[in-house]
Amino acid sequence: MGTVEAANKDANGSLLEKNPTVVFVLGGPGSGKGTQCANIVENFGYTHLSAGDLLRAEIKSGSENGTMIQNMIKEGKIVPSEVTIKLLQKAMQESGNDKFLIDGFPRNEENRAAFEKVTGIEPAFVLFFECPEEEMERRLLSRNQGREDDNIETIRKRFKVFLESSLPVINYYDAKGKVRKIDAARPIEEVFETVKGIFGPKNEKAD
Ligand SMILES: Nc1ncnc2c1ncn2[C@@H]1O[C@H](COP(=O)(O)OP(=O)(O)O)[C@@H](O)[C@H]1O
Ligand SMILES: Nc1ccn([C@@H]2O[C@H](COP(=O)(O)OP(=O)(O)O)[C@@H](O)[C@H]2O)c(=O)n1
Repeated sequence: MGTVEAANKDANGSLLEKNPTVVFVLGGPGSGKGTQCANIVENFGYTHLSAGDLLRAEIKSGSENGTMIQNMIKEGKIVPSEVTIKLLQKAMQESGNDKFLIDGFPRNEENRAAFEKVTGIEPAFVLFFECPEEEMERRLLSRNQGREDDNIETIRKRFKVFLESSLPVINYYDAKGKVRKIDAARPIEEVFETVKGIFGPKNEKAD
């Protein structure tokens, strides 16, 4: 085994031995990633890991990175991969599952390349929720979760970061034939019907 591979194996321990299935869930802010992930978890037995939720929990935990993360989120900027990947790896280990929806990650090329290098994991496929900005803006302004970044000024910055940094990641996976694009501007139930078609009846949890 080469050195990089050996280091990855050490870092991931039993995780890599499980050869986990990872689906990246991407789309602009407010496109409905979290909403649809909750539905997928119920029906298909995945563990949902939201990079944004993990970062917000890290702020709340009083970690030494908390202030830096909080400032980046307020500005709609992308937190350094090192921080986010550590949180994702820990959550994957702790879940005990081997099927993951990784929501809101990778958000830029740095996120993507670092995750692949550190974990050695390639996504099975990438769900891309496509939604016009006007609709995403409406949804974010009425999300009512008390998020510091759901104000019009930060929302505009997040849209810019999405176009400039996150879309190239989606294009990267599209070139590999891994993107499953979904029209996310429709009602929640209709979007989920399309999502179900992608995960397929063979993957559905037996009751
Ligand atoms: N298809 C939809 N139609 C209308 N509102 C939606 C739809 N999907 C999600 N929402 C609402 O829009 C807001 C943003 O959705 P969320 O799942 O939090 O998006 P994301 O995780 O992509 O930021 C939430 O208030 C959610 O209830
Ligand atoms: N991979 C990630 C994901 C989120 N984030 C930060 O967390 C914020 C909120 O992300 P999120 O996925 O919870 O929410 P949405 O912007 O998709 O609605 C982003 O605007 C970034 O500041 C990050 O830095 N790196």
